[in-house]
Amino acid sequence: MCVSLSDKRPKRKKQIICARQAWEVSPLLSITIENLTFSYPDCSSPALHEINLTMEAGEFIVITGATGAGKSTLLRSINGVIPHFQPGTLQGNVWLDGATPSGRVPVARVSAPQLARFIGSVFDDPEGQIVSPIVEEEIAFGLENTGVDPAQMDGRIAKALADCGISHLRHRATSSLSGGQKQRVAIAAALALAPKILVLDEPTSELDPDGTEAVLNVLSELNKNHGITIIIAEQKVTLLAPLCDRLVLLEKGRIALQGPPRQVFLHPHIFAKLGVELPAPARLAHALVQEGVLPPFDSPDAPPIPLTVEEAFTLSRQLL
Ligand SMILES: Nc1ncnc2c1ncn2[C@@H]1O[C@H](COP(=O)(O)OP(=O)(O)OP(=O)(O)O)[C@@H](O)[C@H]1O
Repeated sequence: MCVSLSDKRPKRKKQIICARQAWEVSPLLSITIENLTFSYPDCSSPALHEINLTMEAGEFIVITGATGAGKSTLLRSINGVIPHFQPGTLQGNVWLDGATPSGRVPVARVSAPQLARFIGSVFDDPEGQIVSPIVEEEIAFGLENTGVDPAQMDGRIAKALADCGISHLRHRATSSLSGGQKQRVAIAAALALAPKILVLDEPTSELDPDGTEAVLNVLSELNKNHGITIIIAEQKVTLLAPLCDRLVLLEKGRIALQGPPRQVFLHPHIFAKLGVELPAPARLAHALVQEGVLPPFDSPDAPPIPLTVEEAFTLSRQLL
């Protein structure tokens, strides 16, 4: 049973905030992860170990690391899958700062439907997350489940589809869509709930280059023009590096390195040690330093590390 925070009954050990409760969530909703350790049942070592991380409102953050590093587990701790649906041993807290008028609340104390209203989730498999035969029904599904006023639904569906650049797909059968279109429908479905934060687990892993580009463009737009915080788990960061504010590199459930991409890419040996691919433009720049063509990156006259092929090209031309 759900218990509201204002409930006057004797205090329970854990109070869960209901979807019915009227909340004014701050547009500046941020996340503070404090000493988070999580172990799946019957696992000898934790999947996440003493994670401390702050994610500011409006940031675009990429969580990366080798397979099994804990990327998905970290996202599940943010969107409430842990602890609401995934059993295990959880220590520490994921705080939502600005989630209530009185301040912060831990994810574990917010009900899953309430969380879905301000943290949207998109997964890697566009097939697996779409449940409705028609696109607009898919978008309406989440609105109905979270008790959105039916009078608002039409407008919310239209806006979410427009924001994802897929208004023309509104009446299409979901089974007839390409992978990239399905993934944008999944993003629109999350977006219709007007989330402050979008959490995406390898959202382009099943997509071809065109679908990948379309999805990344949508995410960049949502972040820049609508101020939505984007948190993506992704093993390959080449395409995301130019879009994101911060990369968080995980190693066996711990944070190995974090910072703006140009700073993180100053440490190629850490990428090599963890088996995470350094993007080609950054690899080229390090090769040029090794060959003595460029000054070392810690010298005052060193150029910034290129993030894109275009930046690498410009840097190479300057050397000719
Ligand atoms: N449901 C589960 N039950 C038990 N162990 C799990 C479960 N899910 C993940 N793990 C384990 O937790 C650790 C972290 O897994 P997680 O899926 O978070 O890593 P990841 O970085 O997302 O990996 P990938 O890139 O392969 O998706 C791994 O050792 C994994 O085997």
